[in-house]
This record gives sequence, structure tokens and C-alpha cells, in this order.
Amino acid sequence: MRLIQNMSTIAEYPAEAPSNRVIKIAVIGGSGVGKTALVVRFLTRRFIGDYERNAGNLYSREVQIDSEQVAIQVQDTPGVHVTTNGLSCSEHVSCSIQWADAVVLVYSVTDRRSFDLIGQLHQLVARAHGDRAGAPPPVILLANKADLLHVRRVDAQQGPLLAATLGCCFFEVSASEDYSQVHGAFHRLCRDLAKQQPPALPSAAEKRRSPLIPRPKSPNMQDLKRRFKQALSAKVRTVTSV
Ligand SMILES: Nc1nc2c(ncn2[C@@H]2O[C@H](COP(=O)(O)OP(=O)(O)OP(=O)(O)O)[C@@H](O)[C@H]2O)c(=O)[nH]1
Repeated sequence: MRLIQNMSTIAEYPAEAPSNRVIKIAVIGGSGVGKTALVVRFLTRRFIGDYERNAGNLYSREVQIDSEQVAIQVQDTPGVHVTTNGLSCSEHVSCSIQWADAVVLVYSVTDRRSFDLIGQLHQLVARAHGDRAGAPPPVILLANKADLLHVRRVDAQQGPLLAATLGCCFFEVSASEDYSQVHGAFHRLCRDLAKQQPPALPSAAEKRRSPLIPRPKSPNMQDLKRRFKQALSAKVRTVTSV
């Protein structure tokens, strides 16, 4: 597996054939709730403590979901906060929602305002989705920084209650302490999406290349010559015996 990393992109590609299916996920939430930390943790397994303020980076990677190779693209969005004119960055976030197949809403258990923001962000998802056709994108709610118990500002019961009201799945996680929780949440979303979207049919060119449909073997010239000689000598024998 190779890893490419630059200012804005992390991409991991296994050696196998590239996938047909692409799953696009937008991660949205308040400022500093750990959106980038979560995305990087999911994609690389690593927790990296400090990031530049995020201006909206796109990450991609190929993962195995139920024995199928799937390309995942994750749009990390700038942190949203409430201003006198409504939500900051709402246009950027709405574009990301419209682009995405699924949305991850994030708040931090240490930041009450980030929790209070979730209802408005969910409305943004509903509005952004109203502008495009098809079923609404699946949404999951992540409560991050579960390791910071001593500075918790959102009760553990409030997350599941809110998720139930919004009609989405809920996961309390710690990007810094527990990779498996983060992986489980994203993986569940990818799995649900993969079930919704049937795999793309192979193109005509791919079908031609496919090793599953063996090409008829071209006749072996040596073999043909041998058989021709055999036939000829048999004929000669018949003629001489007459
Ligand atoms: N203790 C703890 N710290 C975390 C966790 N997740 C993120 N952080 C820290 O929280 C801070 C903000 O994390 P980011 O991932 O940059 O948050 P963000 O939501 O992308 O921030 P913006 O780009 O400003 O919106 C960083 O110092 C992280 O190290 C966590 O699960 N536990």
C-alpha cells in the first residue's frame, strides 16, 4: 500500500485493481471539535495533535467494504459558528453537502456550543439536499473528545437523544484515544452507502480487459503444421496403396 500526503490530500491505494465505486463524505461541525483529527484518524489510523485551521481539504483513500474495493473521498469543512448574520461558512458547507453522498455531523463533548449547533447544521443538510434530486443523504452524529471526561460539557445521554430526534445513528468517540471507535463509525456509514449504491457496471473496454472472460486461444502454429503434415502423409499413403 502506498501513501501520498501533501498539504491537502492523503490518499492510500492498495496494489489491487482500482475500485468502480466512489463514496463521498462531508464532515461538518463547529470549530475545533476535531473534524480533521477524526478524518485523518479514520484514513491513516494515526492521531496527529495539531492542524492548521482547516479551509476545506479533500482526502481520499481506497478501503475494503464487504470484500469490495471502494474509493472513499472525505471533504473536511471549515468550522462553523453562529454570527449575527446566521451561520459562518454556510455556503461552503452547503456546497460540500450537495457534493456528498453522506454527511458526518461532529460536536465535541467539551464544547456545549458545538452541540447546540447540530440542529442548525442538520437543517442545512436538509435544505442543501432539497436542492438536489434523490433520497436524502445518510447522516451520522459523532460526539468527539470522549476522553476529556473532566471537561465534559455535554451529558452522555444528550447525544443519543438528539440523534433519535434527527433520525440518525450516534457514536461517541475519541479521535485521540480510540481508533476502532472512529473506524467503526465511518465504516458503518460507508457500508450503508455501499448497500444503497449498486456497484457500477464494467465499461465495454473493461469487459474486453477482464480476465474472467478468457479469450479464445489462437491456434498454435506448430500444432497446425504437425497436423497438416500428418494429414498429407496419410493422403500420400492412401494414394500409393491404390
Ligand atoms: N483530547 C482530545 N483532543 C482532540 C480530539 N480530537 C481532536 N482533538 C484536539 O482538538 C484540537 C482541534 O482539532 P482539529 O481536528 O483541528 O479540529 P477541527 O474541527 O478540524 O478544527 P477547525 O479546522 O478549526 O474547524 C486539536 O488540538 C486536536 O489535537 C480528541 O478526541 N481528544
